[in-house]
Amino acid sequence: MSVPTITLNDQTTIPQFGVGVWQVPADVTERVVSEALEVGYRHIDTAQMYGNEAGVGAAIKASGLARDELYVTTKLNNNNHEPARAKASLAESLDRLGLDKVDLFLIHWPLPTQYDGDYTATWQALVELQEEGLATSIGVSNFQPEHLDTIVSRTGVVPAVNQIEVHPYFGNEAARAATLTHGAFVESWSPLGQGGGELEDPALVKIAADHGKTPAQVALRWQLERGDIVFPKSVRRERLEENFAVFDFTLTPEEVDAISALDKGETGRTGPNPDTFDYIPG
Ligand SMILES: NC(=O)C1=CN([C@@H]2O[C@H](COP(=O)(O)OP(=O)(O)OC[C@H]3O[C@@H](n4cnc5c(N)ncnc54)[C@H](OP(=O)(O)O)[C@@H]3O)[C@@H](O)[C@H]2O)C=CC1
Ligand SMILES: O=C(O)C(=O)[C@@H](O)[C@H](O)C(=O)CO
Repeated sequence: MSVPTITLNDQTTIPQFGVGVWQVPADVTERVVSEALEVGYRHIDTAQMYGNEAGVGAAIKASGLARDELYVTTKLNNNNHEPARAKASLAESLDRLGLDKVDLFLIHWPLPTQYDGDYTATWQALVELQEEGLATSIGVSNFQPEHLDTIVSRTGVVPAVNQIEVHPYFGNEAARAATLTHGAFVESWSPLGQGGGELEDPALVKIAADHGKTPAQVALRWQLERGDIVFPKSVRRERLEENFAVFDFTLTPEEVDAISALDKGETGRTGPNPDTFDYIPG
């Protein structure tokens, strides 16, 4: 089983599949990421907000893997948007991760900021961080179509990715379409719908039974076949293994369409709506 790579709009490559570590407690992160690396994962999605970058760094160090075998993403916290702070915060992240550069640095949320600026100034700071070699690729997260239009029209720089909520009950199709239209890739967050009831949806259960797979594996496979980048989270080794075992089967176009049709629109969201989310850490 091998994980496909995708070539981004900056001509760098990213493994299409990885592991996410939101809500992985700091004191178990090294164990979880170490187990993921043992299973075969090479792409790790963390964030300043998650408070577990140091655990990710410890697992990377303990793995003995060469740096170019790994793909590490972190994200700018909502209280770090001011450009000088954004730059200082990436230096702090690199220190916690034990790395000289991240592979991908994202603006986590398109928030109004605590300083007299906006997320376009923040985006320009990320452009400079990429030019300085501290982030190989740069992108955004939770950007709605109008947020994407704003940064692209004002800076001329298209993000490599837009990381947005996507799972069978929430296709997020407008944001997804805008991302692809700009020439960026979609990274699907909460690809399992946070492990909720949709994994018991009869359509998913039937398709899974037809393939001898689990509903979670089918949900992940659906996203891979739609071309998105995916990183489910689990703190359990058996689920890390289950989620990784999605490269030995394919869905038919009809099955992909049937899963896409499960979209419940806004009622399918599990996380905050970027139009109203305004959390700034204290
Ligand atoms: N940019 C953003 O704003 C956001 C980014 N993300 C990123 O996306 C990643 C994934 O999203 P996340 O919200 O964690 O949720 P996921 O959709 O990956 O679901 C994780 C939940 O599902 C459970 N689970 C994992 N595997 C299985 C399985 N095979 N069968 C049944 N249940 C399972 C987990 O429990 P257990 O751990 O007990 O196995 C956990 O409760 C995050 O970790 C983070 O990296 C997420 C949210 C927002
Ligand atoms: O996981 C993330 O990346 C998030 O941004 C979420 O934690 C988000 O902040 C949230 O769901 C808050 O309830």
